[in-house]
Amino acid sequence: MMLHIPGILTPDQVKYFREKMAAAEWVDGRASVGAQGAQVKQNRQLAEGSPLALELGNIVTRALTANPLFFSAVLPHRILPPYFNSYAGGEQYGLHIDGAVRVNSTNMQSMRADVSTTVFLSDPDEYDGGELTVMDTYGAHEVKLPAGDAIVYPSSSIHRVNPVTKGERVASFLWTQSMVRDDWKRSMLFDLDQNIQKLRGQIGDGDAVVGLTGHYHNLLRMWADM
Ligand SMILES: O=C(O)CCC(=O)C(=O)O
Ligand SMILES: [Fe+2]
Repeated sequence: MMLHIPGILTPDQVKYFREKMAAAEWVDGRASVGAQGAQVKQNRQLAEGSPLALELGNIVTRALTANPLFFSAVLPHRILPPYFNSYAGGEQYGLHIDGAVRVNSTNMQSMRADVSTTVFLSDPDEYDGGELTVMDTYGAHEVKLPAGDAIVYPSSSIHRVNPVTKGERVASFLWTQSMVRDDWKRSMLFDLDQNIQKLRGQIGDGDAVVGLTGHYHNLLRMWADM
């Protein structure tokens, strides 16, 4: 499932990020990728574990975990400290798949990457190209969102970032291990949860809504692993 989550960061937070990032040192983006990805990746990143990446990353993680849509769609168990990237002057990241297992450099804990997230930090009118293009059985989906908005998509999908031919595209990106590893089960739980919320708004907490809430939790009990 792909989901657009608006307003993860406020305009003031985006402004703060952009100021800090404009003054930061950048490293070759190939530092954080395997052999296949390195052949197609051309961008720059804040160094993994640098004080600025950790400071801004904490803000992103807190904003995501406090967001009810992110929680419902991703069911996060472990979140890797967010990364920050920049593409300009024709830079791109060709077709690739995100690695299945990542190590959290702050505590050396391994985790499975189930869900990939990009939080856009540039507005679409600041650059040409740079669409995040995610492939699934329904075709190719091009994503280019306002600054502060996020897209989540299964880490099992092949994807790319198109060349940025004008301006600069900066973003934060991260991986989450979900309590529910299977994308289809996660999207069924999301669908059920969202419809229960809608029903609660329409008819309140009657017997049927309590029963459906019980059903949601019993499915989660059956499928969650931690
Ligand atoms: O910049 C993005 O939106 C995604 C980057 C990406 O796919 C990656 O670093 O693996
Ligand atoms: Fe990727």
